[in-house]
Amino acid sequence: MTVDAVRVELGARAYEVRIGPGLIARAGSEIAPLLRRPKVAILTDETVAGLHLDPFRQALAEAGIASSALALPAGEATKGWPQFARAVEWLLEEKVERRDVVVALGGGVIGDLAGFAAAVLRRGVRFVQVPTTLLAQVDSSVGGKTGINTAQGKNLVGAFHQPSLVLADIGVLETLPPRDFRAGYGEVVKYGLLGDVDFYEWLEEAGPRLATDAEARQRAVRRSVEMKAEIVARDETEEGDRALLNLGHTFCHALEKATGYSDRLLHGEGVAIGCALAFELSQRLGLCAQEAPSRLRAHLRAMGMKVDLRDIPGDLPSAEALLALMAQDKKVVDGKLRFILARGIGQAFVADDVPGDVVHTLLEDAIASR
Ligand SMILES: NC(=O)c1ccc[n+]([C@@H]2O[C@H](COP(=O)([O-])OP(=O)(O)OC[C@H]3O[C@@H](n4cnc5c(N)ncnc54)[C@H](O)[C@@H]3O)[C@@H](O)[C@H]2O)c1
Ligand SMILES: O=C(O)C(=O)C[C@@H](O)[C@H](O)[C@H](O)COP(=O)(O)O
Ligand SMILES: [Zn+2]
Repeated sequence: MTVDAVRVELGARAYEVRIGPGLIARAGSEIAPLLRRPKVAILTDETVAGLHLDPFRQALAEAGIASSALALPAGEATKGWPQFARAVEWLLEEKVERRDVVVALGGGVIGDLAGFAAAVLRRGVRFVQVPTTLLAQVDSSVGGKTGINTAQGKNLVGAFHQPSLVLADIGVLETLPPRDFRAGYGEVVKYGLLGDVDFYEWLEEAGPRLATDAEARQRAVRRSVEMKAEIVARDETEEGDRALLNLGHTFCHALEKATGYSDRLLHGEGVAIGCALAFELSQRLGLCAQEAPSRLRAHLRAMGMKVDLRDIPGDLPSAEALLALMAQDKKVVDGKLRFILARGIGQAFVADDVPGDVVHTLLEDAIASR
């Protein structure tokens, strides 16, 4: 299998996303052209460090690149102020200079946190994403949204800071636990749902074998990245169409906050539930036929995904409380919620004028069915 390259066309800040097997083993030669001196600082998490840090550092050493590494605790709870401060302090102690490169080796938590650290360190240093989860390969490593969660909500503090290079080694996904693989699939299916019905139909057939079939997995990563790169290139800072990538996320982020950014609900699981709710909302508003949400739910179930609020263990707040959490969403304009809705599979659009009572009833019904 060969390595695919997708370019994110952002003028002077354009970069490549390289996707394929064996990229960790050749990380040294991939990263070396970016370096002014042969030294990098790596941010990773403890689980990834145990599995992939030594081979990664070895590959850098073979190209004459020295490295130091900080491994943070694994999991979403890391993506907050305390570990962010720790990472920034460590980079300063390591004397990372303005012209150096920080490497994010890990899933979306590490990529978002390390990218934000790179954005603010000495007012901005370059960084390279080496995504090790399906979710990070198809979504979080591309597009430059970086940041952390706060007590008020998800991703509320951050910066747009594009990586200089993304190395998505599809081989590292072999060690990913099945639950994290399925969570990543939530973002993969999002791409088909938001804008490519052919991709969605291919996923209905190929989805179940992505974990075991490397060729199909590479195709899924490549198509997702192509779609994200195209959207980001035309709307880097989400003035318009980039919001399509937020399909399912208004619901998802409120549910993640309500479950305390814990193992009760992973981000990608929340995306799948959020997409199902967004299609249900679209149907209730008369925008799409019942066939669309029914077909989506059947596919998510066939993939072993969480689909309904009843799939989230433990208590959930009321519909009113969830709506209040949604008010922190970054898409809110003049205090009004905006949603990504759909006229059918592959036909999403940004809606500004969604009646609050319909959303409220939808949430009440979803909670009542638990
Ligand atoms: N910036 C963006 O555009 C964007 C897009 C989507 C999601 N996100 C963010 O990404 C985060 C979720 O990312 P995630 O799902 O990758 O979670 P994660 O980073 O927590 O990784 C999931 C788990 O997998 C482990 N892991 C990582 N790689 C592994 C491997 N190869 N083998 C074995 N275990 C491995 C991690 O240690 C962790 O326990 C959320 O915070 C979400 O908000 C950001
Ligand atoms: O890249 C984007 O734009 C996205 O919306 C991708 C999402 O999958 C991702 O979860 C993102 O972090 C959400 O962005 P936010 O602005 O709603 O925090
Ligand atoms: Zn997401």
